[in-house]
Amino acid sequence: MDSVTKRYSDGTVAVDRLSLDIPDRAITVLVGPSGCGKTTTLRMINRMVEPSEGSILLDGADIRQQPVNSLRRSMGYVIQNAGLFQHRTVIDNIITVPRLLGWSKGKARERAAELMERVGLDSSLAKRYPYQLSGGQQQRVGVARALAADPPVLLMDEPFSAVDPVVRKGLQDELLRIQDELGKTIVFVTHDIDEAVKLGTMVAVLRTGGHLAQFAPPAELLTAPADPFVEDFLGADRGIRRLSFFPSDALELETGPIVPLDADATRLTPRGGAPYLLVTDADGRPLGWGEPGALTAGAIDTGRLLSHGRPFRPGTDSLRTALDGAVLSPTGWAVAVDGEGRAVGVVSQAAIGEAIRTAHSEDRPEVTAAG
Ligand SMILES: Nc1ncnc2c1ncn2[C@@H]1O[C@H](COP(=O)(O)OP(=O)(O)OP(=O)(O)O)[C@@H](O)[C@H]1O
Repeated sequence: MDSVTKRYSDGTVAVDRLSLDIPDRAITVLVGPSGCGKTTTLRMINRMVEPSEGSILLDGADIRQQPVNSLRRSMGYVIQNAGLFQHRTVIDNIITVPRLLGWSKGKARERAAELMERVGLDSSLAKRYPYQLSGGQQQRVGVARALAADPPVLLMDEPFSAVDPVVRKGLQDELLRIQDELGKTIVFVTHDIDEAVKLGTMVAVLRTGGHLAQFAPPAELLTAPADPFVEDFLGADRGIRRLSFFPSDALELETGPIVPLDADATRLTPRGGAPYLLVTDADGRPLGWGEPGALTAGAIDTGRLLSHGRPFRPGTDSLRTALDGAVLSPTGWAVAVDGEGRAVGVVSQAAIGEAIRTAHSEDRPEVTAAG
C-alpha cells in the first residue's frame, strides 16, 4: 500500500496516507481502536472501497488494472459472523466460488469435503444450514468457503470476534495450523491486541484517523512501542507477555531432585539446589513434590505430595510458560516434561529469572538496531 488515503463522501478521512509493505505468505494484522480505519483499509485491498489517493500494488501491479471480479476471486474474504448464505447448506456455501469459476459439481464437492476436514468440521455437518450450526462452526465454514478456490490472499475482518474466548482460542490455533500448511498471504483485522500479538507475523497498529502508529513484528512491538499511544494500546503486563517470544530450551534443568515412587532411603536426600524432591510414577511422569525428610523409602504416600503445578516442555513452550509453572508451584520450582509427559528436569524461579535477564541482554542490540 503506497500512501493510500480514503476520504468518504461526507469528508471523513478514514485512512490517511497509509504505506504498508505486506509480506507474502505471512499473517499481517491490522489492529487499533474502533473507527481507526481497519475495515476501510482491508476493503481497499479487494476494491470493495476505492482509495481516494495513493495506490495498492499486488505482486508489483496496481490492483486497479485487474478486473474487479478476478481480483476478488484471488482473495478469500472472511467476516465477523461468517456472513454465510442462510438458504444454502454448508457444502453449498463452501463451493460458491469454485462453482462460479466453472468447476464441476463433483470436483467442487470433493474440494469442500477436503476443506471441511482441514478446518475441523465433521463431514456429518455438510447438509446442515447455517442456523443449525454453532457460532464457532459457522466461522469454520466461513474460513473453508474463503479457501475453496485456493486463493493466494486471504482477507479476514474480525473473523473470530463474535465467539466466546474458548472457541476463539480454538479458531486462532486452527488458523495458525492451516497457515503453517498452506502459507497464504493473510491480512487480518482485529481490535484485540492479544489476538494481534498471537497471530501476526507483522502487526500494524493504527490510530484514529487512519494513521499508522507502528508496523513491526509482535516481539518488537512489546519491546519497543513507538510512542505512548502504542504503549497504552498494548496494555499491562507487556514485559511478561514478551516472554512468550523467548524459548525455554536454554534453561539449565536439574535432574538430581527427581526420584521414583519406590526410591530407597539413599535417594531421599536433598539434591541439587532444590529443597524438595519431585516424585514420579513408574513411567517417569511427575506426581508431586515432597520434603525429603517426610518421605517414606519404598512406600511414598502420594496423598501427601504438594502439587507440581503445570509443567512446561523445553523447546516447545516459552520462558513465559516456564515462569508460570514456577510461580504457580508451591515450591517455586517448575517441572519440565517431554512429549510423553515424563519429567526431564526441574528448574527454580531464580534460574528462570537468570535466563530472562540473559535473553533480554542478548536481545538488546537487535532491539536498538530496529529502533
Ligand atoms: N461509508 C462511509 N461513509 C462515511 N464514513 C465512513 C464510511 N464507512 C466508514 N466510515 C468512517 O470511517 C472511519 C473508519 O471506519 P472503519 O470501519 O474503517 O473503522 P474500523 O477501524 O474498522 O472500526 P471498527 O473496529 O469499529 O469496525 C470511521 O470514522 C467511520 O465512521
